[in-house]
Amino acid sequence: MDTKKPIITVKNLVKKYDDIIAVQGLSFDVYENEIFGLLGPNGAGKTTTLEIIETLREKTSGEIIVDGYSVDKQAHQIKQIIGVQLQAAGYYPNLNLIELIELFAGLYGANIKPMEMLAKVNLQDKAKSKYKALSGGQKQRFSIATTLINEPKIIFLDEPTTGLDPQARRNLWDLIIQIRNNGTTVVITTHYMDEAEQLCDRVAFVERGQIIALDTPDNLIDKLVNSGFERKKEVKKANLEDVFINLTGKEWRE
Ligand SMILES: Nc1ncnc2c1ncn2[C@@H]1O[C@H](COP(=O)(O)OP(=O)(O)OP(=O)(O)O)[C@@H](O)[C@H]1O
Repeated sequence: MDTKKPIITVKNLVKKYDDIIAVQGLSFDVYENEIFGLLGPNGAGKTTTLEIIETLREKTSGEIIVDGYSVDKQAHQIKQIIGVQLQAAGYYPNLNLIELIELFAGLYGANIKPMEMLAKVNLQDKAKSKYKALSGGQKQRFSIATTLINEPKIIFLDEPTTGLDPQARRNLWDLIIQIRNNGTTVVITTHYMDEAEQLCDRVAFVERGQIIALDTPDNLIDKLVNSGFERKKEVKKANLEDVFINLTGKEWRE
């Protein structure tokens, strides 16, 4: 990361659902061209925060600026520069992958070559397949391809690797890193700490709608270690996931 220019600024974000306060005064910046992770337990307010930044959900109060645009007054401009994963229900069952990409490109008015989009996520071979015929990893890669159709400055990925096997997860990490290296800012939520450690330039821990820590994974780990923390058991040189990958290989499987 060369630059530390904020591309998203969230100030004192509050979201109330009737009597539940889901987000209680969150403030953070996401820097241009980083992979920023929102981590935290179920119900902490991560998805709510993402959806408000994506202009898909109303906030109760607070201020959000995305690439210079305010969510209050310039939601339309924000929608044009972001990429959001659709729920699977949005993929019309009778269309194949090429047709789905063409459909989304038409909706965005984007002039892209569908095969090139599929190649970006290594799904050229599945161009004529229907979405429901894809494996879990392929579905996630397709869904990430759809976020890239409008050549967005920022993409938002909500738990993109949940339910995937170790190879598929690692392949998806490579893809996400490649997207960041091509100049796109990535905001991601995950429950996997190994994933956050490998993938994210910085992470924010959200707990009960508040940020309780925000830094690079290395700094957060160093801070814990410097406070005297020690793991109970000696760290093994490999873990069971390493065994899995070593036995079954790293190549694209599905
Ligand atoms: N549409 C809604 N109506 C009412 N309450 C909601 C709604 N959406 C979320 N909530 C509540 O807001 C809180 C935060 O939910 P949110 O989905 O943002 O958390 P999360 O951190 O994304 O959780 P997870 O890790 O499980 O996805 C939870 O208490 C949830 O029950």
